[in-house]
Amino acid sequence: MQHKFITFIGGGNMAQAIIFGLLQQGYPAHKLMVCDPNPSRRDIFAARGIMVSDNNIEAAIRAEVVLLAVKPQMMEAVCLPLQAVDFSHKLLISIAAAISLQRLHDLLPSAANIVRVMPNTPALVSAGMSGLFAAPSLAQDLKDFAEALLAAVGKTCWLAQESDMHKITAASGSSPAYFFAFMEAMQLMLMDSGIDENMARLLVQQSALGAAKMAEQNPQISLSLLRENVTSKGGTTAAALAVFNRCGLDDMVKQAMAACIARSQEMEKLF
Ligand SMILES: NC(=O)C1=CN([C@@H]2O[C@H](COP(=O)(O)OP(=O)(O)OC[C@H]3O[C@@H](n4cnc5c(N)ncnc54)[C@H](OP(=O)(O)O)[C@@H]3O)[C@@H](O)[C@H]2O)C=CC1
Ligand SMILES: O=C(O)[C@@H]1CCC=N1
Repeated sequence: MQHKFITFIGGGNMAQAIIFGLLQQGYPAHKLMVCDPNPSRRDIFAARGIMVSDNNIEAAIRAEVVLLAVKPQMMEAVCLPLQAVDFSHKLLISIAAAISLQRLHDLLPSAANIVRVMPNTPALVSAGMSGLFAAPSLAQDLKDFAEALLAAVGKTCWLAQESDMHKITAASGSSPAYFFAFMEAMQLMLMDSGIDENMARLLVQQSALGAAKMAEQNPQISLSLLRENVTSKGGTTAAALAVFNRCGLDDMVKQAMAACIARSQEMEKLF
């Protein structure tokens, strides 16, 4: 992939996951810059040979690609001073949840080339999942660059319509947290039953990893069949799954994802 000069505005959790993932894939540190007001955040990137700054305007001016990685509620305060920068020949990538293309155009009127991305933190270990959206008028080479950037740290998909970004947020951006919560609950139960914390974690994380790998490596087998293959009639798994069914797991997951989508839609109006 091309190695354009990228300035990240915001050096928090998600920026770190993408940047460290990119470094692992050989993206040159001297082509990356991170702007964050927090010195301890800047130190994390400087330690990896990445240029750091607390001056968003200067850092944006020197970039070919500016990647906005601040919280949605900070977006307006961050963008208004950036209006001093001419974005007309730069690629602007926003990973912020719920901030629409129209809102980005309003906040940075000189930005002609914008891609919205919804990534997730497994980018850190090259196992990210990102949804991308851009206006149909965006030049193909810029779309290709944005896709290659995220493809370097995981898998990607382009959305046909921007409104689907809310669903992508529920499906990938937020979803690692659902799986962590599930693993936490399993670990807790094991610890309550007397299993040592580290062993409980190993048992849970290795089983989660194995299940995800089996799903990935057997695309021709439905998730239902993968589940059934574990479930002996009248056996132990069936006993566990019966509890999930009784407690309404499907409905709970549906409600949780719907809440995520609703919050994203609400935040789109707020910020
Ligand atoms: N975390 C995730 O899993 C995902 C996050 N996202 C999106 O990524 C974006 C960032 O999220 P996340 O990394 O979790 O958030 P963080 O709070 O971890 O990171 C945001 C960073 O921006 C810094 N910041 C605050 N003000 C400025 C400023 N004026 N200029 C530059 N940097 C500033 C913050 O510093 P300080 O803390 O000192 O305020 C913080 O270090 C959000 O919009 C979120 O929706 C998308 C997908 C997944
Ligand atoms: O929780 C959030 O709002 C962000 C967006 C997706 C993941 N984290």
